[in-house]
Amino acid sequence: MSEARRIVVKVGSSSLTTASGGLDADRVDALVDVLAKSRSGGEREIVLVSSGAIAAGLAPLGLRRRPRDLARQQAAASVGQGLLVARYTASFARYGVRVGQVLLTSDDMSRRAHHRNASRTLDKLLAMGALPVVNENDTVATDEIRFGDNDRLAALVAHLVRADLLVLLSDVDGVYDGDPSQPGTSRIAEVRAPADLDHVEIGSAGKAGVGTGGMVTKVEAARIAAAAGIPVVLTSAVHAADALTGKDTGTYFHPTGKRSADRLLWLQHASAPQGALTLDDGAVRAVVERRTSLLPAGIAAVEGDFSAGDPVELRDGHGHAVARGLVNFDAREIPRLLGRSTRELARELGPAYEREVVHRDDLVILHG
Ligand SMILES: Nc1ncnc2c1ncn2[C@@H]1O[C@H](COP(=O)(O)OP(=O)(O)O)[C@@H](O)[C@H]1O
Ligand SMILES: N[C@@H](CCC(=O)OP(=O)(O)O)C(=O)O
Repeated sequence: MSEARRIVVKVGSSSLTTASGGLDADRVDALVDVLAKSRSGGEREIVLVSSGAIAAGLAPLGLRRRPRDLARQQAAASVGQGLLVARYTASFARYGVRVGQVLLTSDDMSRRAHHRNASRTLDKLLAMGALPVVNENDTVATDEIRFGDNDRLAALVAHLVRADLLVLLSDVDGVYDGDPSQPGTSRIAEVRAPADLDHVEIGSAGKAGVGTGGMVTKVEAARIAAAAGIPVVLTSAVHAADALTGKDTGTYFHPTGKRSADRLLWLQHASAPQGALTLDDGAVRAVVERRTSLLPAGIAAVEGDFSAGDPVELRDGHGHAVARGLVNFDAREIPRLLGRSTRELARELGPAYEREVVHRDDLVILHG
């Protein structure tokens, strides 16, 4: 993959921190050395998705370890993000490279306007020769919709910027066929299909204790990117140069799907539905086979306490999920719409009700 022109590199907290959990300037510099040299010829663009904000904010806030509650995690991220970006700014400046901070939430990955703005900003930063440093906007991400781990965020950023390669850097040099700290386990060199890992024990966060995602979210991120046609190399940060020059390192995930511009990849692979709508048989056929929008007349039941704009699951009469979509109404509004035509609703409740419950452009059909 040394010919990859646009690469997204994700680095986890465990590769940027000291044993006591704070930001390790030397490790940050070592990574920057590799990235700066990799793009020095000018024919390669790199987007860096970097964790480490929470880790960098621990010591300044007198926290001895990663807090469990969201509010203190967000406080640590708020303090740490500034330190993290300042470190990257100073480190890349050694090579005359400008960095741009880009903070994203899962909303930015699925709402049309947010998706378009994020894509445009990242493309413009790259066109102007800057190196975008992306992280989740922990301060505004709420528990339910938060990615929580930058692995899946990195996969969706790779899709957003139409990357040729996603490199996931951690403190382990690939996916092992068991816990890598145990003797007798070995590195899996390549994955051609998700089933290749069915027999593998994929654990959560490692010994560093500062990470969030663990191997589980890395493999999930690799699957998301591969399904979008983007190859993935998962290796340790010390092998970053090998990954960027196409040398054999880590675990290589072959693309499993075609490259797609589908904004809603997120909805299919990384959304947490906030409720469910049960469709009658006619609506299932219309939405799944004819790809129409979901109208109130086709809804038989509603579940959950969601708000307009949230992701919801669309189910058939047997409770099987057939699609996911961004709903246009709050849950509490829907019962009085059930089974009624939009024209009748508009007449009775006003023009605001003459619209789809889920628009076809905000729908992904779930296969299998
Ligand atoms: N099958 C596996 N192969 C490799 N690593 C694994 C596996 N199962 C669990 N892990 C653990 O996942 C850890 C990496 O995840 P994490 O701690 O979140 O790091 P990061 O901060 O880079 O995201 C490794 O240190 C390892 O201990
Ligand atoms: N936004 C958080 C992300 C935490 C995170 O994903 O950690 P990791 O599992 O080490 O990639 C931060 O910067 O700390």
